[in-house]
Amino acid sequence: MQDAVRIEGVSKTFVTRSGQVHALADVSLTVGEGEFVSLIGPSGCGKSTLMRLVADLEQPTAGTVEVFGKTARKARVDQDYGIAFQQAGLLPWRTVAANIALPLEIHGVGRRERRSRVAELAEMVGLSDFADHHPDQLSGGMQQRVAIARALAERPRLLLMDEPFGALDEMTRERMQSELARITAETGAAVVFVTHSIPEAVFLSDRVVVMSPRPGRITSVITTGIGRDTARDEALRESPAFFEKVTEVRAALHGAPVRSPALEGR
Ligand SMILES: Nc1ncnc2c1ncn2[C@@H]1O[C@H](COP(=O)(O)OP(=O)(O)OP(=O)(O)O)[C@@H](O)[C@H]1O
Repeated sequence: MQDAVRIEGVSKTFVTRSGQVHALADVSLTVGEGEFVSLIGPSGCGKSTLMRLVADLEQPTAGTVEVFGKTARKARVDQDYGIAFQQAGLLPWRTVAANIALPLEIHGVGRRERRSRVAELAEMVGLSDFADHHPDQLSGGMQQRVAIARALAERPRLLLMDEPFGALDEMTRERMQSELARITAETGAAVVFVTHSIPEAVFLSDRVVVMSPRPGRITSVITTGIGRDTARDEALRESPAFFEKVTEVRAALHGAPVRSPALEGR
């Protein structure tokens, strides 16, 4: 089996007008094929930066990033993954179906194949009845589901998701989590998922990666055992095994060493 993502000894320093910002320091992380890994940590600890390095939207100052054994650049060019970020990023003038079809269109997939794939995806995210609607006719949760369908259009073996449910109310958010768990189980895609929510990270993940305040480092990696030992269903949210893991992640998060503000930016 080939790893989906391999990050080795990665550091990232931004040079700004007011000096250097050490966003990440010596981060190493491997995400296996089909594995769901969440990144959690205080605001500004470099979660989005790490994601952007994997997506080749930033270059590391030191270290290497590989996606399915390729450089991050090659994987981006080959479109080896789907991306869903906090803002759904839909094109307002296109219908739901046309938004989902966009990556297929760009890659020259024929009309007939496109149509059947879009129908399949719309059904997968429960939006078959809304295929002809425009984004402004949908709720935030529905828009996010369109974004997920679009990210899945080309059957990527990897999804990069940066706080995709951050803007949703709690009920919609839990529903979306269940749907994402079902979809990834169905497709076998690996996922790297950034969140601020401990229960969300525990519910979805095989492993939860806890990061320290800036410069971001990995301070703990917690294996949930969920999905393997327990199904990701509504009963899980009430189960002792779930609470146990939530407590473990919370302790790891709060136990992360806090740097004094005087050291910030060094
Ligand atoms: N392009 C940039 N130029 C300068 N500094 C940047 C740039 N991008 C990020 N940073 C800085 O790097 C640090 C990490 O930012 P990043 O957005 O990765 O954190 P995060 O953990 O995703 O935060 P949040 O949880 O608030 O979304 C922050 O101090 C941020 O200000």
